[in-house]
Amino acid sequence: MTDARLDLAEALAALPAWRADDGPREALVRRLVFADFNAAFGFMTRVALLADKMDHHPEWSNVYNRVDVLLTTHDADGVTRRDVEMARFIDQVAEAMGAGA
Ligand SMILES: C[C@H](O)[C@H](O)[C@H]1CNC2=NC(N)=NC(=O)C2=N1
Repeated sequence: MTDARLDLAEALAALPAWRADDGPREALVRRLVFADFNAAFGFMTRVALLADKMDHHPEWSNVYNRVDVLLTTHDADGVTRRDVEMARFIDQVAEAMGAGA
């Protein structure tokens, strides 16, 4: 069953490092800046393992040391607890790897 869509403002209030995407979809976005490509790709590898386990995948792009992440749930047309869970994990990994914004 599809998770319920959460109120975006409420979800964002609990995730200070994230903001609402400017695009047409309700989505959480965060830019992360690492020391170098190696750290950025290491971060993506760790997140990819959880994404695979959760069957919930970030939309993201990487340029050298920068990773731009967008989280949304297609079936729910917005943000669900799965996006919030993923965002929290990303925050933990980013913190552990010394990422900036
Ligand atoms: C069929 C499969 O479970 C779905 O397409 C999943 C895969 N990964 C996903 N990832 C994200 N971020 N949102 C989704 O709605 C989504 N749906």
